[in-house]
Amino acid sequence: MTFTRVLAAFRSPLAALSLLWLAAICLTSVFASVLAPQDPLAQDLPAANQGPTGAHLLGTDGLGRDELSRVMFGSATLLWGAAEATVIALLIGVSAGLLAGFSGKTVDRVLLWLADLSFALPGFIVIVALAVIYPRNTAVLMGALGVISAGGVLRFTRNLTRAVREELFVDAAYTAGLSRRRVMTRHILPVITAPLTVQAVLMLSAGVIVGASLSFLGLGGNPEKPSWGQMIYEASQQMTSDPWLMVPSGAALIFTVMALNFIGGSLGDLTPGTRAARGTRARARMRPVRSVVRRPEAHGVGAEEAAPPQDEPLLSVRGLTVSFPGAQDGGVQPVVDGVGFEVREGRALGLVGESGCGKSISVLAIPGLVPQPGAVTGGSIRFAGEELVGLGERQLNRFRGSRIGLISQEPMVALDPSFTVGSQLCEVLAHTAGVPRRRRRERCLELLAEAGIADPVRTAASYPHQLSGGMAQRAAIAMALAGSPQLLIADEPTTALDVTVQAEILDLLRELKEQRGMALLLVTHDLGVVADICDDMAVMYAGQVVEQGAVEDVLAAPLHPYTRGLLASTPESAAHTGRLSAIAGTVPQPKDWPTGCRFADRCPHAQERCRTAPVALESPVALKADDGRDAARCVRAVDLFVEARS
Ligand SMILES: Nc1ncnc2c1ncn2[C@@H]1O[C@H](COP(=O)(O)OP(=O)(O)OP(=O)(O)O)[C@@H](O)[C@H]1O
Repeated sequence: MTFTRVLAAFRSPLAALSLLWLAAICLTSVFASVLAPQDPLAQDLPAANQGPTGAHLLGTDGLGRDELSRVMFGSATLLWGAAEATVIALLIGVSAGLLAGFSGKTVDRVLLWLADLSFALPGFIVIVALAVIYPRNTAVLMGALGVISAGGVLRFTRNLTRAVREELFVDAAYTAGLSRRRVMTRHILPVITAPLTVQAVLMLSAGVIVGASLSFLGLGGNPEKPSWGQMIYEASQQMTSDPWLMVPSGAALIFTVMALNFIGGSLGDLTPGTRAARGTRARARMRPVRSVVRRPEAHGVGAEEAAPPQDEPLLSVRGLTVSFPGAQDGGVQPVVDGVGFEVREGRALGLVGESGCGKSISVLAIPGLVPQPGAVTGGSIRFAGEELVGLGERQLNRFRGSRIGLISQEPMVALDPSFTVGSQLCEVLAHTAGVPRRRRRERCLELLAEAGIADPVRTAASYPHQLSGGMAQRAAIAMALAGSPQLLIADEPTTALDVTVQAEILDLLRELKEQRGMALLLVTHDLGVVADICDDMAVMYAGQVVEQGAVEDVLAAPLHPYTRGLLASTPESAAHTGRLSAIAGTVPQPKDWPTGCRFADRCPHAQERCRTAPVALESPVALKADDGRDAARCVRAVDLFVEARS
């Protein structure tokens, strides 16, 4: 919420009036001794119970004390008491809420239980009971109110944090290698500050009411000092004989509470909320999670090595299994099942397949960003000779951004709407690439230019909403490049863009790969894109790789009926054959995966033996001499290969 936007909130007369009233009351509470026309305790019995006069603008009470002066002095106890309760509630509630929002299940549950406990407590009765032990001790009583109210703030902050945490710009910040603390202070706190401010104002209002009620009951406030609640009590004793007496303190209390509520409402209208809350499609919850698998030796993938062997690929994924909690029996359901592929330095691997095959989950597992509550439950991910499965967040941060960059299909939501592109890029440069302050701006403009942005200065000064989709994706690519990663993972980077921009972004990725010698792992539905950019490809179906090999080999003579089906359904193939075919049926859900070949139900070549036992991914021996690289998960691979070549 910028200052200009806050000002805009008070354009309506009611909100402006409320703000003026509150400012006046606050000033009076601080400078009452200077501003009040008379001593609030000075008695003038002959002038008792007068209505407004020239000498006493708001009249006098039963002891002839000036009502205006008493109202002015009376605001202090009430406002400062309410402020004390609010500050305590915010301090406890916000810190515990952030902790709950960021922690795992156990801490979250314990903190929510404590919050629920505070809700269950009859707050006012507890405070009244405390007043017996600490009679008229406003500091203690309002402090207790703060502690009791902290539960609400805790829950509110925790829910907000969880909602913001699911935004892609937060995931992007993690991917860029920013620490959890940094993400919290830089990306989460600013977003939740606005709704918390509204809460705080409404809590102040509630604090004023509770404070006044305590004084009314004779439980709070120093009887020697005027307070609104006490004045209302005294006025209530003379209600029938002298009704005017209720007006000064009653009106002051009502106007103050109304003003606070109006201000809270006006600020609330300005609060944008998270994009998730506004219903923008927040994609998968990509929160770093600790994989449940131990170091590789624990599941027999191989011992950790100090340095990669010379011929080891930059990225080697073996037997990767990712699971989510099962729907019924409390078990886990794999959604990625023993996936393996590799990416060599300077090469591009295309991961293709229909929606729901497990492409995104497989690549998100690499930098440890599997959406919760999913987890890596098997396999190995070796990057530059180091095993990533089983690493904690701090260790994974050494890879994110600086060695492994990630760009997603929704660039707009991958950028934090609260900051300019330049400021986000400089942040990544500072924290991931360690670029010194004086070099950051220059480097930021260089990166934007490298990402093909014609006017880097202007783009750096723009907020994400001021950019087109293509520009936002270029900015996101610049951010992914900031740490000079060895591997760039691009998860359907052009899906959300229109066709001409798609081609530009793909050209850019190809150029960057060639110029930087960077390895590229590209997730896509589009075989044309794979043919255009990639050197190697892996085809995924129902959580498994069903075929892999060099792009030209696979596309020239696919070994798996699924790859054939995908090829036949491309527009290029339709132009060639004169008809656009589609693969009948849909990808089965993980819970419905059959024992045998998972594609059998949609396969025109399926035989009985396809359905009886799992089919392995292997290079058909008969083809080794001819095409040793390709591997397919099909019992008829050789027949199909021969058929395709004939
Ligand atoms: N948060 C989640 N909770 C439970 N299951 C999930 C979750 N995210 C993904 N899945 C499941 O994992 C499987 C693989 O999803 P994934 O997003 O990796 O597929 P994809 O091939 O990348 O599809 P798309 O191209 O649509 O992104 C799907 O069956 C999906 O239902």
